[in-house]
Amino acid sequence: MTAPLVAGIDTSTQSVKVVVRDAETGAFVRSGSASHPNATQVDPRVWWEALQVAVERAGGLDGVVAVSVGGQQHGMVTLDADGEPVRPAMLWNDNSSGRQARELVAELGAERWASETGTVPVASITATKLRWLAEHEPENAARVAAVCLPHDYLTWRLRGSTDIAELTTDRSDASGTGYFSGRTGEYLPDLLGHAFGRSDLVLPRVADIRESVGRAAGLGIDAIVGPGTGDNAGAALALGLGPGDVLLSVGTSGVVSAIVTQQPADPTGLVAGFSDATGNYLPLVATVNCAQVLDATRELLGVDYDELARLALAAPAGSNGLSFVPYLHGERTPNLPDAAGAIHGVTHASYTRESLARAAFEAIVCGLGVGLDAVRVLGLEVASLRLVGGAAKSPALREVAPSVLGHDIVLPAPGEYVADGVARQAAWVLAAQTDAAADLPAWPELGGAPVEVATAPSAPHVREQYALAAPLHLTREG
Ligand SMILES: Nc1ncnc2c1ncn2[C@@H]1O[C@H](COP(=O)(O)OP(=O)(O)O)[C@@H](O)[C@H]1O
Ligand SMILES: O=C(CO)[C@@H](O)[C@H](O)COP(=O)(O)O
Repeated sequence: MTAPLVAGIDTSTQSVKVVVRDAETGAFVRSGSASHPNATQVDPRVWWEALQVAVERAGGLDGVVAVSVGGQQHGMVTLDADGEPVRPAMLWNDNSSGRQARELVAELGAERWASETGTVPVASITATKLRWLAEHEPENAARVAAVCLPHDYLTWRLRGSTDIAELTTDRSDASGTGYFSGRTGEYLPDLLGHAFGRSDLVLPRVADIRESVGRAAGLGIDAIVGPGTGDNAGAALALGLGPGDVLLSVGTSGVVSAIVTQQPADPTGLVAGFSDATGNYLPLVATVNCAQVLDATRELLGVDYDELARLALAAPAGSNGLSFVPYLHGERTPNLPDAAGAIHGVTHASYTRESLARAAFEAIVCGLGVGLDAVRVLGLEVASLRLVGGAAKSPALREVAPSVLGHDIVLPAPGEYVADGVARQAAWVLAAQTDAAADLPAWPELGGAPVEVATAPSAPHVREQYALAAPLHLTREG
């Protein structure tokens, strides 16, 4: 008899990834992926089409009996009464609503946002996008009957539903909307109404952490569907983070996150107090300029990833004094949605391809360093650092990160940890069909190859140099 299989889907910023694993052991079976448009506003129907391609590339979902979806957080997906998108989804990295975020904080106070939702809104947070919509597109705003997140939309399509009353979400993703309390597990209609001007919207029902929310009729397979997660909570599920284990994710976003048992409330707004996918909390700091800084530098230099890494490693720590302030898309941490970046420290010695390549890596790691400092200030004792995400494949990042952060870094085998995490959730939901209190399956084989530890001589001068350079940037007209 063939073992039951489960699938995890990560609808991320740049692509969708599908991973199929053995439900009992977690052994890898097959995978596929497909690209998303390179934009910060995307028609959500395109994600559904990309998913079909990724499933085909994964060799189909035959044998899969449970599936869950994880996804980029915060994106505002607006649906009309018939379940059709009102406009393209505004993604987490669309900074248009920077002014609305500032206004929402000024109107209610950072303390209230932090204590009620765990998070002081920045442009990434869904509530600020709703405020932007109400102001800029009142006709579209009037047509909005339901608002949901990218993973909610795909879960709903996967179930073959067209009824907005059947939308579901989970606590981890709901906690990034700006109108949900992770502590009570309930929406906060007052905050939704305050942001959008009305609160009579259909919001996805927040499913239990191991609930089957339906069957995967939309994909034509006989499988149950789990509640899914926000992407960072999904990666935490895959890696089974323990106390003090800090996750560094280097995808489109640069993310520092960890699991704690009490909801953090940081009125400075640096640390978002999100929920995780098990009943705990996920303090998180995110930058919007991470792997794409490497892409832009690679394109400018006309090289591939291997050559970019070779160039970077040919320059010394500190890039001969060159500092790259990488605000290519504004920035979220620090909260500078209208900033444009800069390159400082240009001398004859530093104005080289090697220095520029290394400065790009150092810039994104310095961004993670700011996040790490912020979670430490909240009282987190850092026991270990794990590096995942697309750019973690780069040998340059594997050397620059421990050097700049002054800490060894655990390198799990390269993989799709968000998709793996939601596949593990799907196995959990499957187990809960026969034992309602089932534990998260152990999945000893997740991760495959043994982990490596990256070490490098500590280079504290890189962060010192970056800290002097970073405040020297321009602000674009918002
Ligand atoms: N070998 C590599 N070196 C550096 N960056 C890489 C490499 N391979 C992939 N990437 C980066 O990974 C990013 C995609 O990572 P991923 O975690 O899938 O992003 P997201 O989850 O935001 O869609 C791309 O921007 C790409 O630049
Ligand atoms: O906004 C956040 C977290 O708050 C981002 O982490 C998004 O969830 C996107 O993740 P990637 O696509 O960069 O992995």
